[in-house]
Amino acid sequence: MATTLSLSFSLDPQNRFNITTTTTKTTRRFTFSSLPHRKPLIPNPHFKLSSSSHSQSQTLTEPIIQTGKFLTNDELDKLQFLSSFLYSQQLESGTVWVRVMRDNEVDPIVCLLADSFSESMMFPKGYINVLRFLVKRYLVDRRTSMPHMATLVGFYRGVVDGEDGEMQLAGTVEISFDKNGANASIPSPTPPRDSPYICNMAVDKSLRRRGIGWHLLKASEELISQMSSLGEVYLHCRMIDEAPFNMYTKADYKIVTTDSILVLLMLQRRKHLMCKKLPLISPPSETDVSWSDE
Ligand SMILES: CC(=O)SCCNC(=O)CCNC(=O)[C@H](O)C(C)(C)COP(=O)(O)OP(=O)(O)OC[C@H]1O[C@@H](n2cnc3c(N)ncnc32)[C@H](O)[C@@H]1OP(=O)(O)O
Repeated sequence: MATTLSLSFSLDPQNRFNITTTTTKTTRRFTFSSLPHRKPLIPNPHFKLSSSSHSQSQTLTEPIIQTGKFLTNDELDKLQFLSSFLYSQQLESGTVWVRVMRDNEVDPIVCLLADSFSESMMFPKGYINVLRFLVKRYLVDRRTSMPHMATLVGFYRGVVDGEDGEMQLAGTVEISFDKNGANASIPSPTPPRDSPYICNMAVDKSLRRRGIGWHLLKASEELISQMSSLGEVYLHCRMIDEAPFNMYTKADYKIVTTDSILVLLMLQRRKHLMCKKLPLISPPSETDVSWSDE
């Protein structure tokens, strides 16, 4: 018997483009995202900051991040959740906000990361533009793996003489939530490929030692607890890097294993693989979300 195929197209209220294929034997629905682009550079300063951390929905219907790839319904829901994630914390010297990087923030994050890499690798200053070029290619490429990974951005607003200062882009960190978001070339000692992993954390040099790195880490852990059911997170820390090592130890990360001394022969620094057990939190439903945007 001949098989007939019919196609129907629709746009749902969440701006998803649905194609339904019906044959005499099966009906299949494919959903593709056609996401509008919105781009506020910084968190809305009118957000309620009453709780220490929370996820907020900016618009409950549209993800504001584009991956340039076709996504399943589950991936679209996760992307929507990532779009609305916002962590905030009052510090002694100001306020820190953490959320997922938007397209228009790639360039400032590239500069921040390239400066941090050149500092830790002791790169000659003359190569900074090459480093920025490579970091930009990396960041743009990694974004296509969302929602299996996310690059977070930290913003900081200090208080000077009782007055609020300027909101500044202060730091960044990358998280992969599962093996689909895992980096192709993870350094040794290798963590389990399916486990959440934190890397590329950096805070602007002029803003260090105010608690921003700590809250980038707390925001990452909070997001991982909501995006992954494995209840653990891994990261690498070079043995010579005292500041991050102290931070991860203070945050209860434990050394799982350490690079063999032989990596020195490959002109690499020895690294610890560290792990922390995390509590599991289910993502809040839209009705749990409260926010104020005047
Ligand atoms: C998984 C990875 O990404 S590893 C790579 C980490 N990144 C880097 O090393 C890049 C260069 N360094 C940085 O950008 C910053 O120093 C970071 C991200 C490590 C820390 O950011 P900061 O905002 O300065 O850290 P923050 O002020 O929140 O300090 C948190 C804790 O870290 C530790 N710490 C931070 N800086 C230092 C330091 N200079 N010396 C010793 N301990 C330090 C302390 O335990 C501190 O807690 P405390 O203030 O109660 O003593």
